[in-house]
Amino acid sequence: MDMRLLFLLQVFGPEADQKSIYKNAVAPIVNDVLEGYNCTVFAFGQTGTGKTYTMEGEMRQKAGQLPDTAGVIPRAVCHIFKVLEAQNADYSMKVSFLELYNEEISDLLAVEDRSRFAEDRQKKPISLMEDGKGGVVIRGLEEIVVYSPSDIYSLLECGSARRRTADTALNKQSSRSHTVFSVNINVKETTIGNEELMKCGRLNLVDLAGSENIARSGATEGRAREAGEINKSLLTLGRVITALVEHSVHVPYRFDFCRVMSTSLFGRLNCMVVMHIHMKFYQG
Ligand SMILES: Nc1ncnc2c1ncn2[C@@H]1O[C@H](COP(=O)(O)OP(=O)(O)OP(=O)(O)O)[C@@H](O)[C@H]1O
Repeated sequence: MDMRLLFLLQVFGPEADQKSIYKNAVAPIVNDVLEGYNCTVFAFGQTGTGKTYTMEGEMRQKAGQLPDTAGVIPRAVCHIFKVLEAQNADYSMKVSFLELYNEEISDLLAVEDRSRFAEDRQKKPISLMEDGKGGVVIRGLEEIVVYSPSDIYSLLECGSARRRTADTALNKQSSRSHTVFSVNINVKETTIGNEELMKCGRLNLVDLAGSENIARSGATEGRAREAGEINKSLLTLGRVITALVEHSVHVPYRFDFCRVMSTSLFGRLNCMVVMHIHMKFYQG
């Protein structure tokens, strides 16, 4: 794996708004994606600290402008289209959106079952297959071609609405699954010698479920088991990242969760940003 290891610690205080977090922590890696690199941004932290708010925030444009509360994903999408349009680039773009819940993967953008009532519809399950080269591929994940930021915002809103959430003691709308929203960008370029070159970049935006102190959250039975699974998967992900960074011989890909991460996030990864959201600073 060719991963650039650049350790850069940035700390944002309670006054930091969505714009400054995007500009300082994420915009530079979006520029790398536009140059053909594969980059991943994780939002990691305790339940209720603002991961989904930081990643998604508000998405709807008002008078062609993103609202101040727009998070990393809408800002990245807007940034990507702005740069490509300004360069008059010959490009194509595809997005996918997957959810990992209790070791089960589903596609948040594909609905196979066309039942009349939304609550009866099933998410399309997808599976992991060995690729014969020691890696795994995600089989059945839809990649949807998009032509404008609003195409992406609509898909994102639809997909987010289908994510598993629950009302817990620590967050009224707590995400109970991990999600990976990916944007694949192909840009065709012609070199001075008239050779055609394709720059293929990929941006993975990961909103992890929150770690949870079960005693504090008051979760019982199914909800407590679910919180236990979330904590276990986050612990394993931390170990996997440490093993990859330290080039360990053994990488503990124990769960499907980490195998998905390894294929879609770490495979050919060039840059990774982990946003660790520590504390609930905002009012309310
Ligand atoms: N910086 C902020 N300013 C204002 N409100 C915020 C901010 N961050 C989070 N919130 C609000 O706090 C609540 C919890 O945030 P959010 O759902 O993003 O947390 P989370 O870390 O994703 O939690 P979980 O892990 O349980 O899903 C939401 O109502 C969200 O709108």
